[in-house]
Amino acid sequence: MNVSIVGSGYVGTTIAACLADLEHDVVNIEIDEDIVDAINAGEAPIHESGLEERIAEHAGSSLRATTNYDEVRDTDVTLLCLPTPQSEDGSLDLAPMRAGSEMLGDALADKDDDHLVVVKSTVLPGTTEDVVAPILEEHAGTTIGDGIDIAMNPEFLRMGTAVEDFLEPDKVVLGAQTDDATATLRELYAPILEREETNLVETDIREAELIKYANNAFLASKVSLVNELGNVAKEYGADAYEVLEAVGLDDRISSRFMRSGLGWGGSCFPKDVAAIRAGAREQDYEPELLDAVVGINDEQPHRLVELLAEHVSLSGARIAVLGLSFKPGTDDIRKSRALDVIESLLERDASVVAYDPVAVENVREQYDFDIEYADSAGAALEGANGAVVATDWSEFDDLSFDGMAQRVLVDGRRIEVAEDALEVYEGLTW
Ligand SMILES: NC(=O)c1ccc[n+]([C@@H]2O[C@H](COP(=O)([O-])OP(=O)(O)OC[C@H]3O[C@@H](n4cnc5c(N)ncnc54)[C@H](O)[C@@H]3O)[C@@H](O)[C@H]2O)c1
Ligand SMILES: O=c1ccn([C@@H]2O[C@H](COP(=O)(O)OP(=O)(O)O[C@H]3O[C@H](CO)[C@@H](O)[C@H](O)[C@H]3O)[C@@H](O)[C@H]2O)c(=O)[nH]1
Repeated sequence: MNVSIVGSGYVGTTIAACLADLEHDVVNIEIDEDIVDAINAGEAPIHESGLEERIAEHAGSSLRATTNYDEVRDTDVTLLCLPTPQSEDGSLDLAPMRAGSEMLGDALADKDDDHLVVVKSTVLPGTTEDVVAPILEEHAGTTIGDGIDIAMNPEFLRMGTAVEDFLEPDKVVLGAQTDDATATLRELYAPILEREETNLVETDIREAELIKYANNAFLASKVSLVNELGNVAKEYGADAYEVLEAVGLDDRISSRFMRSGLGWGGSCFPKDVAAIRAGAREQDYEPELLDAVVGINDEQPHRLVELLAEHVSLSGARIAVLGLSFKPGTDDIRKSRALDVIESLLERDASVVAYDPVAVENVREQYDFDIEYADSAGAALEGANGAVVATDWSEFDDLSFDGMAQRVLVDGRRIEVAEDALEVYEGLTW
């Protein structure tokens, strides 16, 4: 199929490369020329396992990128992978969705044959039908059902394992109003749907939109619950990991998403939980549990710094922060817990030296922290009076602490540590 993807960020780029892999002909429509140039040069604009080689293989043949929306006319289906950020008040900011839908509608005004527009971005119930569809109708000069059809197909991939998650998902959710739209999406995802492990959910648009938020709200709540239990375990001098490993043996609970520590960050959980809370309030429902889920999450970085302060006098101390990305396997630093840890350390007049295998450049560009950056974990630890682990990169397993001035490590992520090599080793929840 000929597929256009509007927005070529973490999701749009990954999906484009994967759909090219599935033998579709794909064009990315993106306003950032650097991203367009990177894809056309066969390079990945982001760090994601398995992406670089796929882009290198398909660029110039079945995968290309452009800033020109007119190219959507040569495609059968457009996937909207535009950002849906959080406004200052926590609500969903639909400005990029509106702008992209306007440009897409303008381009489709001159298209003769049928076209399916699929919202893949995470949007609150009603957005596809009440916001995107009317804009498309106005700008394309037609009505939905008359040449243009619309569907909602949320995406569940995770950063760090995005390619694998997209190609081997637990489920594919198709929200559509017509059989034609569903049939087109089934064809688009045929090789993925043929897998025995892929569950296919066909539903209405509104349910598809809400499934995505419910999914993320559930997972974020699970991690916050695990963190609350972890904090309680720490007070009792018990190891939360041992406790929750046993709890996870109950099929109804499952052992996944049971890692307690610094909490959840990233581009999705924080903004999606904020959006569903704001949306619920708009519907006159007080989401008290989700409020608490965020409250617990916000506290974890401070708890980590407090724990460190029990062993190191922070003012003037040199503190190594290991890990900057919001999770391992990605250079994405959006709402990374490491950033809260750094802010909290700086507030207490510590001198921070940070290291991350891939995310240093992003932090340098986006934050003007008065901190040092090291080229390796070993270099960050050299001369440090204390260290914290903010991201569980596997290269932090079995670190050497020989160069530290004070061998104190507070671990927010439960890495593999030779505790004997340290004077003090404290886990945040164990
Ligand atoms: N990142 C994830 O892990 C993930 C997973 C599932 C779903 N989602 C959802 O997918 C959507 C996209 O997320 P993302 O992380 O890829 O965002 P992103 O910010 O990384 O990428 C969005 C891209 O869209 C481009 N863009 C903005 N306005 C545009 C326009 N008018 N026309 C063309 N391009 C435009 C931006 O330049 C950017 O490259 C969001 O709704 C997000 O919630 C994200
Ligand atoms: O047991 C756990 C699991 C995760 N996390 C943290 O939770 C955050 C999110 O992790 P993860 O869900 O693996 O990464 P994301 O890429 O943010 O993926 C989530 O958000 C995406 C965007 O909506 C969805 O598509 C995915 O299904 C959903 O898992 C990270 O900070 C992790 O460190 C924990 O603290 N403990």
